[in-house]
Amino acid sequence: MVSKGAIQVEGVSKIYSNGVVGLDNINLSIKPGEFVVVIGLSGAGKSTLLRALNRLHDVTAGTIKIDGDDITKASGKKLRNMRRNVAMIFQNYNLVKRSTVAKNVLSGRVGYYSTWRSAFGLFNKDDQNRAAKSLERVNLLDKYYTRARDLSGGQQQRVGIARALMQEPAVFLADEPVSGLDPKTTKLVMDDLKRLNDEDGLTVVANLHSVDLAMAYATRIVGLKAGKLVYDKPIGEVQEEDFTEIYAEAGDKK
Ligand SMILES: Nc1ncnc2c1ncn2[C@@H]1O[C@H](COP(=O)(O)OP(=O)(O)OP(=O)(O)O)[C@@H](O)[C@H]1O
Repeated sequence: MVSKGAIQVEGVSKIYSNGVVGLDNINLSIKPGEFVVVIGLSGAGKSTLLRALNRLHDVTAGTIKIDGDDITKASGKKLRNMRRNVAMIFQNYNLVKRSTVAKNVLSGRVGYYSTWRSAFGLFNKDDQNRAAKSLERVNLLDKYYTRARDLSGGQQQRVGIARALMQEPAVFLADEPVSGLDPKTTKLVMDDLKRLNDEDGLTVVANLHSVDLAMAYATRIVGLKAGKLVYDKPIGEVQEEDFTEIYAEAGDKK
């Protein structure tokens, strides 16, 4: 089996149109199957990094290769194909609340359909079966016909995971996937991510605010501060005191 899901970030900077530096010369190499947690203060650039990895926004400089292909330069069909490979879940779940769980999950498949077919919701039987399987993997098959708005936050996030799985991705990005969830629900969502990482070998890159969660789930922790990569260690080498520096404000005394 060829391992997929390698990410190579080289010299990546992102300067927003208002002049704010989101990322400052990031170099990062992630191997297939790693579970990387990105930590840092609010505004450090965590979301900016994730959004660059699937080209939700463009970078100002540098290259980002996914399995050797540069996503920052890709366009048209090539970009579409690359994006299928990089799934993402969001802090606010991004579901269509009035639609059923099934429709939300099926929408994860649009990258495989022509625009008009997906616009009319003409998903084939294989994909309907695939949607059921994806929901089964997050233990929500019984919610197939439920409207998304009638689910709890944790359930909505797990529908988000099932939807992302429909892409059959090699890379799974999670942008603060558990903020606002209670500890028990947080564990369910994080366990789902860990299971996909273990069973499917998906490369996971997750932004988290909790150091405890990072320690519990990551195989590697990366720290950002003011757009710079200031920390990068495999979990076995991480020391609790390392976090003091990552979370120190600019004006803090050492
Ligand atoms: N669309 C935008 N336009 C201008 N500046 C932005 C934009 N998005 C983010 N920024 C700025 O870029 C910097 C990095 O933001 P980013 O959202 O990546 O940080 P973060 O580490 O994810 O923070 P949080 O933990 O609060 O989500 C911040 O200074 C932020 O204000």
